[in-house]
Amino acid sequence: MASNYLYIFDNDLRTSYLPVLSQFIKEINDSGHGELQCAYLFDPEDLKPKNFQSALISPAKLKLICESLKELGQVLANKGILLDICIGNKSANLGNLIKKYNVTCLGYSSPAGSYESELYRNAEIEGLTVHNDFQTSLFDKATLPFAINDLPATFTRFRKVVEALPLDELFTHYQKLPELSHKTNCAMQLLAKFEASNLSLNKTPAISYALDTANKLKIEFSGGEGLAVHHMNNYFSLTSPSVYKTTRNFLDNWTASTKFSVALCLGNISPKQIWREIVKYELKNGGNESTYWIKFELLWREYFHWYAAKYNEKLFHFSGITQQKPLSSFYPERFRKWIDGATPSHFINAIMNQLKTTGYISNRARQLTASYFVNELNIDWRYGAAYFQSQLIDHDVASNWGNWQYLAGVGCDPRGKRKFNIEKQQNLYDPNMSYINKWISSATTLPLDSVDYVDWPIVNEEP
Ligand SMILES: Cc1cc2nc3c(=O)[nH]c(=O)nc-3n(C[C@H](O)[C@H](O)[C@H](O)COP(=O)(O)OP(=O)(O)OC[C@H]3O[C@@H](n4cnc5c(N)ncnc54)[C@H](O)[C@@H]3O)c2cc1C
Repeated sequence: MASNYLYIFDNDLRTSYLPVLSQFIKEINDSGHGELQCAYLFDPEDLKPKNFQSALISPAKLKLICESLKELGQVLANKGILLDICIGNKSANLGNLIKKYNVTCLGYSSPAGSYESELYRNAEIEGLTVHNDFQTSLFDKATLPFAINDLPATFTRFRKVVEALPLDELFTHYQKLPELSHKTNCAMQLLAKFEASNLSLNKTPAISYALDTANKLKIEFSGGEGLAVHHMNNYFSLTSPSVYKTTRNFLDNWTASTKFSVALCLGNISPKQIWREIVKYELKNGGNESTYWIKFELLWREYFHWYAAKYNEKLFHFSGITQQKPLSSFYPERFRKWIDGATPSHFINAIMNQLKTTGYISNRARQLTASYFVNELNIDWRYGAAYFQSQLIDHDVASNWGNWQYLAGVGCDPRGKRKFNIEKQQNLYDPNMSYINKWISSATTLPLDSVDYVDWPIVNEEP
């Protein structure tokens, strides 16, 4: 009996470095028969505020997803493969697709987050042959040197284990998607079907509203595999990788850091592709501490990926992966002032304004505003993480929630809570206040609280 294959795209919106989809094509080519469909599932409910008062996805990230899908659908149609975009409840849509295409083999990239994995736990996929693997990380099932539950307790221990392996060899094999040897569908018809499903995406009111909102922002990134590869090649044609370690903490400078996080979270590129380019750059220009440090940061991303896969729901627990609840609470007024850039700190306000306006802030800016949230505002860290999730153009569940836990002292940091001295950091990274002046928030800077701890109004005693 011929097999009917269904591949679900998610945060792997590209056509190279996709072993699961490549395997499906190989099986069809080897057997000489079988049908292949691809789909992308999107639930507009994810645009509405949910847990901790925040949405699961930002309008800015949605815009980049739409751009990525547009390119992907066209490239796949030319390869004889349909990309069907399904809007609505993901579990129901997956069930419908399985019936519609009489699917016998289901494939997808294994998600690290527990919410994302739920889809495949809930969907009625019994009786199907399921093929999945980790396609958004450096390691996959076959190369990961330990069982997920044996992930080392700290990043340093993890790094030492993996750096003992021949990483440059492991991650540098180029993986191109094979061509279907017998194309049963005409590219033009597939393109027309894809365009129709893409149109329904844009016509969904919640989605078009979010896209309108995104168009009003100052987004410096675009989605799509082609542009992502172009950006990566361009970065490695500069001298920036050789000074990365000395510039990566700058607050607002395009080439100071790689800006790969956006393409990585959409899956427009695989971290393996980046690793491969670093190795090529090192061979050509010589490696140094900075080129090593890009790999070092990719290993942080990798660590948080497996950390999310290991700890599942604990990624969102108040006490994180520790047994101890932090001594913080939820203060709605402080939370609102942090979001609006109306705290007593101009520096923090500027960061929050940049985040709201562009969907992107540097790593140091993320650390500072998260530290302020946890240490000065004393708010439950999960509200901060959820707000980042609803705004960041590069939101990645493992990196975001893992970093927040780390800063809040409930994650993988053996040293406990991290507190940055905001004034000192401002003097270090914005001594002439150019960043503050650029991103200064229009909101009025206000005292943190308008009532005291017994709910009495705090009177401003100044004349
Ligand atoms: C509170 C907080 C929340 C964060 N949320 C996210 C998020 O949602 N998505 C996300 O991709 N990164 C997140 N990060 C990590 C980091 O800030 C961003 O990856 C980085 O700023 C993106 O810019 P870049 O690509 O130029 O990074 P570069 O400095 O050029 O780093 C290269 C790559 O290494 C990885 N990387 C760098 N730093 C980290 C880190 N601390 N943790 C994990 N991976 C890292 C990223 O994939 C990045 O693209 C967060 C950090 C903090 C402190």
